[in-house]
Amino acid sequence: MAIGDLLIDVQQVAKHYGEGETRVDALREVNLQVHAGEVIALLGPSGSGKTTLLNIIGCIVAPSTGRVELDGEPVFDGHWLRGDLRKLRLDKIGFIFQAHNLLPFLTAEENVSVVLDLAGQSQAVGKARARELLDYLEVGHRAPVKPSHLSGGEAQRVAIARALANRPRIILADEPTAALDSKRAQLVMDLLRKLAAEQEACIVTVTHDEKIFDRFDRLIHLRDGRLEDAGA
Ligand SMILES: Nc1ncnc2c1ncn2[C@@H]1O[C@H](COP(=O)(O)OP(=O)(O)OP(=O)(O)O)[C@@H](O)[C@H]1O
Repeated sequence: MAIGDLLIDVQQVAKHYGEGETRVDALREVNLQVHAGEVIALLGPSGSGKTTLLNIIGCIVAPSTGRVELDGEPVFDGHWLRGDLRKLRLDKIGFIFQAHNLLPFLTAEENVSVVLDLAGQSQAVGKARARELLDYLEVGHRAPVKPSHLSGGEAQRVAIARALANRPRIILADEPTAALDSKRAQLVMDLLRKLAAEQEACIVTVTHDEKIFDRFDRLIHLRDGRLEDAGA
């Protein structure tokens, strides 16, 4: 695969929680580069630092030390370099969590268009984009339905549509297939791979789901806050 733009550049990032006797070193001098088109998995035992690393890339958790660049823009260097982190996340990052993260009182379409409302787009633009994405993900016919009436696979596609609404090039997913059977899990992963290729995005997924390991370009193992292997 041709290497695309460098979208995630994590340099010498460490993170500890607490101090003194209660100090936990969640990440120790982690370096990670992810390019456009790549779909990678973060693996490792419970407590190894996967969620912390995902949340640092997602600008939700501040590193203790190190540098982070996203899509060519330095965003953290000892401190956040942008005042408005919410806007930074809206501009650059799409988050896919497990399907139950959809807002229950909104329809499938509204769950997607709400992201564009937050970004200041008109309702008409939000609605059109939501329709386009739901159609692309083959759940357009479910647009008027509330999440409680969607199947697990449909709800996950809506969650993916929502993550993509703002055309982010960095897509972060936390256990995106945990609630799906093997066939659905592989379909979701194939869809994510297609999206990464077509939209020149990268996808970083925390997963324990062995049935999808063959769908990743790289499996990155964390142990005690260190990357064990960043190879293919
Ligand atoms: N907000 C916090 N305050 C204190 N300690 C934390 C906090 N968040 C995480 N930790 C600790 O940091 C370490 C790494 O946690 P993290 O959630 O990143 O691991 P993980 O690999 O995602 O685990 P899991 O697979 O169980 O979700 C753990 O020891 C955890 O207890």
